[in-house]
Amino acid sequence: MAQYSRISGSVGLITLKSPPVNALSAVVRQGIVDTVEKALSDPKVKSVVICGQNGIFCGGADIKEFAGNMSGPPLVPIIHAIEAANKPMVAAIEGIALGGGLELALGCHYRVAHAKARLGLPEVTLGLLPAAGGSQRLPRLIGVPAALDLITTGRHVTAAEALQLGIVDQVTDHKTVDVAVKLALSVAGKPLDARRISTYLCPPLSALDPLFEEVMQKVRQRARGAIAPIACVQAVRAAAALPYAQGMEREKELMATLFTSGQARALQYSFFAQRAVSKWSTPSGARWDTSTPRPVHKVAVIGLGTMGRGIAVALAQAGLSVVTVEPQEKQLMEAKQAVSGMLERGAKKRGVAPPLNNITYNSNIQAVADVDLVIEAVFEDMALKKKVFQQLSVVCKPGTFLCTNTSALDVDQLASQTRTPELVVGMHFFAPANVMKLLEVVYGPRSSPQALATAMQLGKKIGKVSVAVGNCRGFVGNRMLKPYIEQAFFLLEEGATPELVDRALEEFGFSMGIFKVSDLSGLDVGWRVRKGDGLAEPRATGQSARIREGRRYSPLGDLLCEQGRFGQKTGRGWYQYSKPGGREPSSDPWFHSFLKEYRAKHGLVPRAIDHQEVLERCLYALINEGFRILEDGIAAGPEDIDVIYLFGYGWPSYRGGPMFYAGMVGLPKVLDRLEHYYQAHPDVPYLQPCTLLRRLVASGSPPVHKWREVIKKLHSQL
Ligand SMILES: CC/C=C\CC(=O)SCCNC(=O)CCNC(=O)[C@H](O)C(C)(C)COP(=O)(O)OP(=O)(O)OC[C@H]1O[C@@H](n2cnc3c(N)ncnc32)[C@H](O)[C@@H]1OP(=O)(O)O
Repeated sequence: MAQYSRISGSVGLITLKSPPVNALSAVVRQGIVDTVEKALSDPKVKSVVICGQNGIFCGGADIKEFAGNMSGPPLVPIIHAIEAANKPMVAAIEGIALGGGLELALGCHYRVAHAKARLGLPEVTLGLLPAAGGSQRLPRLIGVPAALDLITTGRHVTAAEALQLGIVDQVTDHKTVDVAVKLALSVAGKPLDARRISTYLCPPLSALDPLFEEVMQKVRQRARGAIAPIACVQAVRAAAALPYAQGMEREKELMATLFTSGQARALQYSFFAQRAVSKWSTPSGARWDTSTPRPVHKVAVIGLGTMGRGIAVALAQAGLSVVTVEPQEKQLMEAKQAVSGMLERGAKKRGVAPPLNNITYNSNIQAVADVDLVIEAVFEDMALKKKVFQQLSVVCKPGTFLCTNTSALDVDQLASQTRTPELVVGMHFFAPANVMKLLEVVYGPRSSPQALATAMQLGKKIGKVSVAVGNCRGFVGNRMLKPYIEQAFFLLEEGATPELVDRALEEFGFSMGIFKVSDLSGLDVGWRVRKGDGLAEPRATGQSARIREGRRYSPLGDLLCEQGRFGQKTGRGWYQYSKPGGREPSSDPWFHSFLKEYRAKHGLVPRAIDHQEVLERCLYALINEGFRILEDGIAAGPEDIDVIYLFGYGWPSYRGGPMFYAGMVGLPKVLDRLEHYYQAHPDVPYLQPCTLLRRLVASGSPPVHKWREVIKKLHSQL
């Protein structure tokens, strides 16, 4: 709703009231229509201030409404009426003015912002464009280049930057509404024509066409298949080229295409999925709202390899006190230098002082005696990690949470090395840990709700999107990756090339195909794991070389490793590079003839494989494992899996994550294709459709937000 009052004798005050962010729901829009009418028809009112309750101006359109039939008055005519008003309208911006919220403010004649406010047009992140006049007014106000930057990235700006750009007229440290009322009193009765942004021409620019071409090219590259950023450029171009009314028509037209697109649905799903994962629950009944985290001020990081360094940086940047331990003096000194460099570069980017003093460097594990929480990040070796946990159990003060950064190992085995298994959880960071947003927080069967809640809270504090997951080999992300990689290997055996597989995946929207990723992260990583599992041992030639434990196995990755081809670091892998450490992959004739010989040796007759088969085999196998994870209760819901893939594995955001994507493709189709491929490859268990997928299809393939009900039923029957 919107509340109306008259203050200081002649100022009408309209307050948006719709917690938590005063989104422009149908009720709020109707409230604005009613209160604006009241203010304009009251002869005692000479000017009007619009603000939001609880220190928040407005978070934009109510995103929840997009999924249903929109009702209530539309926003565009409301903003037109405000701009056309014959009394000065002043926006008092506290907290945030985002999307429709900023568009509402741009319809006002004046804007005052609190110094701590943030403003932006983030519609592009929801698969939309600012279609309440934002794409037409912003370039007229601040010029085409700055508007393009804000609208195509959706980034928020501070009040100071907004002032510098000319988005707001005034920034204040005092009570924003008081300052806005003062301004409203001072401008009452003054002419308004020059304050109506829709009447402006965009500030002139020479070479407008080349500018748009250059921007479009950049945006296309960055968007990798996303349609909203392209539409944003087209809308701003209309602002630059057309009169306002025609520009608005173009804005409407472009929005209509975006609004009904699958991409917008996916991005809006992902917005709510991100928020849903913070409301975690476990099969044993622990929940986010009944578990109290303990405050964490001092954290230890054990092991200063690549992961440990990134974790230490992320913690220090969030203002935590960090105690690092690396037993070898030489490695410790090298790490100190590297970490300091990372902190300095990060601080320079943010324009702050580097938090160098937040970190201490130690070679003795006794240094962690008084920390609140430890993150073990030593080499991925169970025996070594067990030893560290035994030591921690002795050294740490009672009550210290003990976390491991393992990416796949059994968290419960580590917990059993300590006297306090209830205080042990996994905190699986993704490399580079100071950059990547994802954190899998892994609870074992004995982890206490408080330990889980504390790790989740710490994740949030350091800016991570944290997802609580159960304990199993590879947890959620890496467990699903296994069938995906396996299919890619099989496709090579059957006739595909790394180039073909990668192209198909990149056209789907991944920034890098699986073989390029493998070269980047190092083929030896998977080789070590397979060797540990007793899989990667050289076998006899013939069929037995391609069967392990009764299932199909491809030794291709092992064979490359035996040749010392570890990927980028050795200059050779699935591709070749100009030198060891080179970054630019190019097709490798050696690999192609090796593959040819390999196929001949194993009696494999290559066949033509198209992009569709690559996508279906790789992605549906991954999705099938996602369903198994839900079936096993390792992830609480599809949102958890999707958020993990969006933030940790480069899944294209406009496809909403693998489980949402399965729903978009249609669960019956996914089931049908898996059945087809399983029939063709009965020695590949990952292709066998799992029970939950069958159950969902049998229940009429409900939309993704209804899957939890089917999962619950399935669990109750097991
Ligand atoms: C013609 C079309 C016109 C206009 C188009 C638009 O305006 S599209 C919408 C543009 N606005 C946005 O994209 C803002 C989205 N929201 C955010 O970025 C953040 O929520 C925000 C506002 C910066 C606040 O962040 P914070 O971390 O403080 O809180 P959180 O994100 O957890 O949000 C709190 C709850 O508010 C719900 N919510 C936020 N924004 C909206 C919204 N625009 N519509 C509906 N609901 C919104 C969010 O889901 C959280 O709900 P909860 O139930 O507590 O999980």
